[in-house]
Amino acid sequence: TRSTRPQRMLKAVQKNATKGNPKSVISAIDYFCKHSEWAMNVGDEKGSILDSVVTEVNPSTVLELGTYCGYSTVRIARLLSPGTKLITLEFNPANAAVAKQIIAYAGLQDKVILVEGSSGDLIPQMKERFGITTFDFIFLDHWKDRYLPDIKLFEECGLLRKGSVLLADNVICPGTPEYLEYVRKSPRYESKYFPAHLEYTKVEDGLEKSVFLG
Ligand SMILES: O=C(NCc1cccc(CNc2ccc3[nH]ncc3c2)c1)c1cc(-c2ccc(F)cc2)cc(O)c1O
Ligand SMILES: [Mg+2]
Repeated sequence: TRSTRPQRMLKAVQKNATKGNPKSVISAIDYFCKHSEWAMNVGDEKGSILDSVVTEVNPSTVLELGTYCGYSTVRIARLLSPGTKLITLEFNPANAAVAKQIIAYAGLQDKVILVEGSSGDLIPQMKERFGITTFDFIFLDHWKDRYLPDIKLFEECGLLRKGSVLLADNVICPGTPEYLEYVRKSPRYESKYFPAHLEYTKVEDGLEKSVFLG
């Protein structure tokens, strides 16, 4: 049967990247998406903004919602201090299987805990399953209609502390209007928009960085 796009992306990584070299894995995926097939990775332009926020926060506890093929997982994990792990949630088992292999090819498997399941089910389990008290950094890149219910879930589960940073992808395209309205209107968040473009295109998109004020 015909391969899937994530499987073809994995093949491109295995062919063009150097094992154990995260930068080469990132470049191989970006090349594949620019010259072979578009895919919904955060991409190089928004990825550079992601890098700068992760570097600024230098988080000890990290959660990613929406692993897909592991591109942003690799971008984040390569910047974490030794001993720090990131938890990434992926609903689609086929995506998770490819992501696991791409993360391992980058040599970052010891810095990543990939969990299969949905944010709505797993967020309430973070404390008991992973011994998390609060998250320093959260990257939202999953189903766009889940951003708002999930930020409310983080509040209800006491998973945010003064200074916790949430960075949301695709707030313009496909768009997350209810989430944007919430974080920009709420007195409990300090929000900032980083303009960019939809990965590998000229279409307007951007990232919203929201700091929880406690
Ligand atoms: O929709 C998007 N991404 C989310 C997504 C999408 C599909 C499957 C999953 C399955 N993974 C999943 C689901 C639910 C979950 N709950 N907890 C974890 C978890 C994990 C996730 C997206 C779309 C576009 C886009 C497409 C087309 C176009 F024209 C313009 C833009 C660009 C992006 O950058 C995007 O990020
Ligand atoms: Mg995205």
